[in-house]
Amino acid sequence: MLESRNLAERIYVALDYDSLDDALRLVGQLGDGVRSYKVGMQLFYKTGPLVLERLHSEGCHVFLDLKFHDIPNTVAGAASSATSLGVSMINVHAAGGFEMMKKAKEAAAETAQALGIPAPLVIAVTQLTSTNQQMMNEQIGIPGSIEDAVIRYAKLAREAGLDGVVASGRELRAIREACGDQFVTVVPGIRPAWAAANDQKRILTPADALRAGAHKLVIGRPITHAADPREAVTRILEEMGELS
Ligand SMILES: O=C(O)c1cc(=O)[nH]c(=O)n1[C@@H]1O[C@H](COP(=O)(O)O)[C@@H](O)[C@H]1O
Repeated sequence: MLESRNLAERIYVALDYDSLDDALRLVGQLGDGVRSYKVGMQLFYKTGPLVLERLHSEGCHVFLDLKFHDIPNTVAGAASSATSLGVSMINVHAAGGFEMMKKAKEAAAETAQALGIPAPLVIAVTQLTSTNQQMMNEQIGIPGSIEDAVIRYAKLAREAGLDGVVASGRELRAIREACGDQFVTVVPGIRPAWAAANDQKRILTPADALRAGAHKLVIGRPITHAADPREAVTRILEEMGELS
């Protein structure tokens, strides 16, 4: 059976705040229970690297979620700059294509080597968990099933040398079949039965996502908007533990 500590290591709590104080207050509240955090655009564009320095000084791992999507040269530069901040994981949009992803991975590896620091995992966002089948087909104009689109993105990311993908829990089995067990899956759109879906469309409970083979879960509002965030983490870990 997985120990609770190991289960906690599989959660990235999304710090979607616009102030450093609010973010650090939550980190303080969660204490040793959670040591991995996701910093996204809202917080990073407000605080810059300061939030990363503060999280690293507390011994936390950081997934810097800036979802790069631009021409290969620009994304390579962004990946290099992000790597120099010492984060554990960065992401790009798979829709940016093979060359963009390959250059991002190479730039991260080269910069890490030059600085003598561990290279971050570089992963690709497939189809956002806030989209459903109809939105993808009719608004965005991608034909076919979401699963097929996600698998196409995942295979392209793997061919480009990336370490894994961000996807909803619903596509995990197909991703594993297409890309193997070692290809990292990072899964947002996590909603315990007691939490609101908000703007997420392709959701799974924490336990179901683990059962489907998720390596890491990204969880924001079910924890950050809970009346008692620490209790929310405990409930989620209990739910995750029940499947082992
Ligand atoms: O790349 C991501 O992290 C991401 C990809 C995706 O497809 N869906 C998604 O929700 N995310 C992020 O995961 C987090 C989910 O937050 P909650 O919906 O509050 O749990 C947010 O910070 C999103 O930016």
